[in-house]
Amino acid sequence: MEMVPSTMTEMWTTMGSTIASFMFIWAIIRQYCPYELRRYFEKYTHTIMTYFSPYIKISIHEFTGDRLKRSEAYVAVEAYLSVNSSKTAKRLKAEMGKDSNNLVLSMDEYEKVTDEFRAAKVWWVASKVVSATRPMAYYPEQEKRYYRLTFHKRYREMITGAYLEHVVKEGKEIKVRNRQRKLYTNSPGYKWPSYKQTMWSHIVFEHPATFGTMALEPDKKKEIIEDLVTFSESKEFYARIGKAWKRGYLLYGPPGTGKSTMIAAMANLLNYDVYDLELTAVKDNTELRKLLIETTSKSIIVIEDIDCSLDLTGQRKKKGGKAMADDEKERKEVKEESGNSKVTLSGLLNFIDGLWSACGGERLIVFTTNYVEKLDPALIRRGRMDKHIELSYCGFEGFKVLAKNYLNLETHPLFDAIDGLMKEVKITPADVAENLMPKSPLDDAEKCLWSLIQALEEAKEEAEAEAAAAKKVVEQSQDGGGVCSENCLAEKASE
Ligand SMILES: Nc1ncnc2c1ncn2[C@@H]1O[C@H](COP(=O)(O)OP(=O)(O)OP(=O)(O)O)[C@@H](O)[C@H]1O
Repeated sequence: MEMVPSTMTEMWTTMGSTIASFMFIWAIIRQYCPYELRRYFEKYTHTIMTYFSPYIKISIHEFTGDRLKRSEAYVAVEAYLSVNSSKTAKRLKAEMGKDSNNLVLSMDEYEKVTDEFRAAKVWWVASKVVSATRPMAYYPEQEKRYYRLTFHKRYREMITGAYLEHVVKEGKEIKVRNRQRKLYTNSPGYKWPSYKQTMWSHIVFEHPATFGTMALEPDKKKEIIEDLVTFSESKEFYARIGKAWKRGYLLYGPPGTGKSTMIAAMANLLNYDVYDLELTAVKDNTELRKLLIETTSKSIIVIEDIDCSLDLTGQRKKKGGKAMADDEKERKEVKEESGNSKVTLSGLLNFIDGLWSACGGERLIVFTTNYVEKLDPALIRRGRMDKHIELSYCGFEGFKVLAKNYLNLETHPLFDAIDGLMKEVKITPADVAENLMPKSPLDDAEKCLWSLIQALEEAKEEAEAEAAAAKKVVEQSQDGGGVCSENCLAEKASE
């Protein structure tokens, strides 16, 4: 039956005037009803509605309490939903994933997705609160992101127990699978960050070094790999003995023996991030602690050339005359290099094993140095630097690894000559590698091996000449009847 036009008009008029009256009354209430009374009214309306609603809501915020670190639960939920939401959500965000060749999807803001667990249905919403207050005028608005989980109250026990446990566990696993490993650095002159910015800047970590490609004696290599793997699998052990889950490595040896290469190999073996800490750019101990708090677990914190970073020299034997002057000069240079940094030895010791160092867990702290004897014994004692690894000159076994890497050679008639020369002269793996590198497309393996033999022979001649000069100095000093100290002999020989 067709509706009479006048009835329709009447209906619209009635509805219009009802809405207008309602808005008028609401405007009057807003104007004359005190703010406290309104808030009271809203609060109780909300409580009454919640009381009758059969649904429970749980919020998981990105930053909690201290605001220094993203909440682990939030990060895990984000990862969990990145996989589960990509099947159902209509609005997704895409980010570059592991190895820069796949995109990782996650649900966009205000998007809602449904999940099912043991026949119970739950809903997740990604949301945020934008606060108008800013800590400083030039800082952006603060956005507080959170996920809200909604479910029926009859599943309360199962969802707050088994389901959330399942979400966090799976989320963490997804995070490890998808994460691009990163190389972080604390850049010098970095401005003091707001609470959301981090003190570290990073790039994707793509160093190809592995223990397989490292020139190292096989036994030593095996021992280091076993030590690292045991550490990474010892979460329960560390918890049981009441120790923070971290381990210190001191890598020492002459330049070019593979200290940096080994750090990359460690990171690749354990799938850890690397934090390359430039100590000279750290203003003071407080800043050092903040940097530490911002590091994540499954990471290696590296301080390279620790002897040059700070004036951390230990107690030295009393030296006289020139040696003392040299020491002073060296300390001055170190101070100049470390700029305005006020990080102290005790600050650094605190960094390694103070209370804050326990946050995060599953971390390696690696120091490298060319001069282990210069370091304060307190800094490198066992318990702080648990494992001391000496990286030294290249032996024949190491050479064979490099020959396989660079020339794809496992054996060659020239190997014997190289073996013989390597027993007589010291050469670093970096120098061996440099000689084995083809210099032009026409260079074949044999030419590279000859280049190495030539370098070894030159080094041998140099060593012989130095030894002859030293011998001459000794003879001269004996003829002259003078007593010459070890330092004085070395000086004269180098002259
Ligand atoms: N043990 C090694 N195995 C394989 N390659 C090596 C090794 N040692 C050095 N190299 C090669 O030499 C180069 C320099 O090595 P690396 O930077 O690791 O030495 P380092 O000991 O850290 O030196 P420095 O003390 O000067 O920082 C590397 O790029 C690598 O190619």
